Amino acid sequence: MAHGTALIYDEEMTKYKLLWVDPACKIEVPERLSVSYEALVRNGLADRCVSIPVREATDAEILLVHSDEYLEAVKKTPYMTLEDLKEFTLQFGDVYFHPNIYRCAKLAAGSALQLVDSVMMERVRNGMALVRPPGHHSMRSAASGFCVFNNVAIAARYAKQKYGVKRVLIVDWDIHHGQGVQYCFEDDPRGVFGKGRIIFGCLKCNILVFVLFIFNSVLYFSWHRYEHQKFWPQLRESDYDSVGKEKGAGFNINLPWNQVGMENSDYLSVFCHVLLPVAYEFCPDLVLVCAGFDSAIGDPEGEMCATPDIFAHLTHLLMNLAGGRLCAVLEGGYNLTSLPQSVCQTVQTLLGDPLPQLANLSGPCRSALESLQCLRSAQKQYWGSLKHTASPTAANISTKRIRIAEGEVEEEEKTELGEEEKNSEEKVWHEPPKRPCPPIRAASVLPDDVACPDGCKRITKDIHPLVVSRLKDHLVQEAEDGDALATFSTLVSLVQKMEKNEVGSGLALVGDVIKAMMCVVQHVSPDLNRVLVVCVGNGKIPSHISRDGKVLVLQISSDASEEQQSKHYISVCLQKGCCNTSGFMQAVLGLLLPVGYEYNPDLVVLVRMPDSGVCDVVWKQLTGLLQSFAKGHTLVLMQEKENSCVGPTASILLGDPAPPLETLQAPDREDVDAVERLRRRLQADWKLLQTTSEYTS
Ligand SMILES: NCCCNCCCCCC(O)(O)C(F)(F)F
Ligand SMILES: [Zn+2]
Repeated sequence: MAHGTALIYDEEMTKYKLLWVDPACKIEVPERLSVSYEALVRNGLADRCVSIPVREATDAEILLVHSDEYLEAVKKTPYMTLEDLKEFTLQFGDVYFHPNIYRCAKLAAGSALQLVDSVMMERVRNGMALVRPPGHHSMRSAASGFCVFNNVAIAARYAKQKYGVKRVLIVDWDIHHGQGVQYCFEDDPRGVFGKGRIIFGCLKCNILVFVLFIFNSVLYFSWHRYEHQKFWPQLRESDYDSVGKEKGAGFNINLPWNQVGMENSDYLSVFCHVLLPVAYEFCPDLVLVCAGFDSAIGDPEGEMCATPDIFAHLTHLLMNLAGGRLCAVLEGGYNLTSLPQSVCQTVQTLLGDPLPQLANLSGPCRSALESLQCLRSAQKQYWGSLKHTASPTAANISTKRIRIAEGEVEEEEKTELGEEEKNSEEKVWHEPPKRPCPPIRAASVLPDDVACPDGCKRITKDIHPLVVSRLKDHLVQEAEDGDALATFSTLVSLVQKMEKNEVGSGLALVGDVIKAMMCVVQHVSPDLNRVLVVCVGNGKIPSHISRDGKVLVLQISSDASEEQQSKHYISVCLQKGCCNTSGFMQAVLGLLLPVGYEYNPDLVVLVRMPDSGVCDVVWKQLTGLLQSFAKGHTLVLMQEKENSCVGPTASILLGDPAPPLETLQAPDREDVDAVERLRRRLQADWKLLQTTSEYTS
């Protein structure tokens, strides 16, 4: 199991800048890189990383993506006069050259390759490359948007060629569309090793089996400011209906933001309702992130309102894929305050530190919902997890780009703010919270004959008089059973340690998981405002538990609970129960994550019901994803005889990545319908469950 986070940076990449007047390029300054690195040093994060040296990408590596003539032309720029450089620059858009930019562009691409090597050779688990110039706009034979070589596209091709990586997921959270990446892979997979769509027609039983074989492929996901094609680079092919070409169809996913001011809720909605379901189905072997931070609040280019701590969560959600193999490569980011904060949030998550709580998430805004719905319906034919998406009716989808093009609507004068007006609207946001690591990362309460996993701290059972007296009047029948009392009072004291952040998370083997859960829930201290209880498997949870909203119960099982559902008592019934991986993951990603984020609990209690049937990898994925909430304070309760689950659960609580699920088959129709029905019903209560705009007022 690889450990450690690589950090790749070299001050050489700060040694080029704009040498003439060009308003379009003046934001791309060397300080972007130096303030980011200095923040990592100042916050003690650089020292915790494995420092990997930069290197120059070779010609052969650059030629994985770029043409020979382009490379030869760029090679001449170090010897150009200022006039020649200006002249050379004119053939491209919104980019500038400098005598030292070729060297820096080779270092930037080489840094991405060093990162891929470190992760694929398992010298580290994941890592980040702080580079300049960025890459995602540069094309086969053209520089564009401050980019010279396409660092991440080269890294993807390199990983496939050198390590035989089959499936690479590229997530581009920069606020601009990485058209260079899209062009590079849009007809990927190439040639015979395509995403073979093999249709078996069995005439006799007239059953068409539509089997999607995903061999070798690169899946590119990008969200980007678009404003109905009004925002740079103003490309028609940046819209949601660019899904990839021929065999590459379904492997290009564009989420256009048609308004500015998008917030954390909008970003999380897109992750939960599009990116993560597709990414789990795709089952990548490696995740590359075009980590641009101009999508953060305060950035003059993005003009969005998502706060730097959102990147802690976006990173964590992606770390549960590909066995944690994640390479983040810096792209954009122009606000010299939110950029370093966002970089620190990202690196701190890569290092495994507890996540910050995201406060007052509401639902996605109407514009985001329209984009979300358009994208889901454009992609549903390619992805089982999206198959049952409602098709947008013209009524609730203003594909304004088309209507503008058809002259249907007068495009309102775009209130283009001049540079000075933009800056006059200074955005302010809270400094991201400290994310201290608790002295005990994971604690366990186990029967004496069960070994405590390495790294875990055993809490010896003892009777806490104060706690017992409070317990007694609740659990009368246990009063005589000393061992149960000891267990329960130890659990309550364990939760108290979590509240004080002395302990991160805990796991316990108990005689009766439901009683133990009830006891914990009833005895958490009053300043624990909200407890999320996730129950996996069949079993009766007393519904009075979720009384005043202080407790939210979400149960995933195979028996339709006769209990009436309520806002705080949600039971998901899967036909095949919890052993059906794709149905289970559909419920986790499309229901549990959005509701969990909106509820924002201070404690998570994960209950593995007896004979839940849930398989190990799914259990580990769920345990890993639940670390998103409550600063990682998760208490896992399992039945005494489930000793074999102790080790795997502990490894996740200690920060090990969950192993990748196999390529998910399309979820069963009934399960998707069940989740969809429940989502539709609950979205009135939980706004983050919305995926279509007809429900917004
Ligand atoms: N108001 C100035 C107009 C600027 N138009 C060009 C924007 C380029 C964005 C580059 C980037 O941020 O996407 C990268 F990640 F590549 F650096
Ligand atoms: Zn950008």
